[in-house]
Amino acid sequence: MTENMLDITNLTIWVAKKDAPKKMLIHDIQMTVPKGEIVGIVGESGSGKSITMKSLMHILPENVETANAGFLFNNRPVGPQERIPAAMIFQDPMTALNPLRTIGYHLVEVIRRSEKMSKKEAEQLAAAELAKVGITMPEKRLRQYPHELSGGMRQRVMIAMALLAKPELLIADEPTTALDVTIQAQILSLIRRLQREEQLTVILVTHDFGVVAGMCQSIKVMYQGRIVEEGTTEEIFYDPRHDYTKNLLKAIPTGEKGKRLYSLGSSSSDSTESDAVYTFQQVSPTHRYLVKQEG
Ligand SMILES: Nc1ncnc2c1ncn2[C@@H]1O[C@H](COP(=O)(O)OP(=O)(O)OP(=O)(O)O)[C@@H](O)[C@H]1O
Repeated sequence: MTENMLDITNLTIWVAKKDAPKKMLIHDIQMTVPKGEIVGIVGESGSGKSITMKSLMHILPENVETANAGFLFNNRPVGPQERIPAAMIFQDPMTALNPLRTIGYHLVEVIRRSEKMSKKEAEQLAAAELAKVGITMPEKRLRQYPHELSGGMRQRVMIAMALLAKPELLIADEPTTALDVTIQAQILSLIRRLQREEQLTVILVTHDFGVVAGMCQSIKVMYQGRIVEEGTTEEIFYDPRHDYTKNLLKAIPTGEKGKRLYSLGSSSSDSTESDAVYTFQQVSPTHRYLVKQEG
């Protein structure tokens, strides 16, 4: 039987608003992530993918609160502020890298946070990690500043930094969205290789179905703060049931970020919408989709 690395039950996330009722961003999500798999979370901009992932890492913005956010990591309950062995990489490495510090500084910082070693030893380890993620002339790169590297190279640096934290789970949030197609393919293939070599579990967050196709064993489709459909990659691609999934699939060749592809005619903040009752329709043991209850 497949073991789950992550088991999320009843995750609800609200944003507090000045002089206005709280707005629900995430509606009672349940999600499991099997150990050793690459799981895709797909949905257009604003569907709640990032905020769900940030809640796992306890890096939610201050104006946001969670309710009933109990989750299991390797079958063990995780405390409200407990850190799980997970690392997250983001769309834009520049936001995570200090432009005034060298690449080496960033990597050595991460290494020395968890291990006692000299600067020289840490630099050797950093160079080895850069080589592992496909960066040539790693010793030279250590002395360079973020702006001296290309976008793809910077994303490789972010992946190296993430790996230095020795995660069991890697959350990649739109890791290739800012990159051109060739580089995108290289970064995805790097993530796939590392997943195998390091026996990582990976959550790949994207708005683009084209990205998850060759990467993921299973897919969860998010829309307006809910998972509206989930299944194996084959089930989602060849037998989509929810209208939103069907529309996203139709849009694959363009997959334009931010483009509204489907609408229920109201946003997630609409009280009528949040009061509506949804239930899952099971298609197979692994495939289900959300249905709105009428009446
Ligand atoms: N700190 C915040 N305050 C208010 N609203 C927020 C905050 N963070 C996120 N939101 C809102 O929550 C919703 C989900 O945002 P989230 O960033 O998770 O979406 P996403 O699916 O990851 O999209 P993107 O790819 O654009 O990041 C959006 O409507 C967003 O405007």
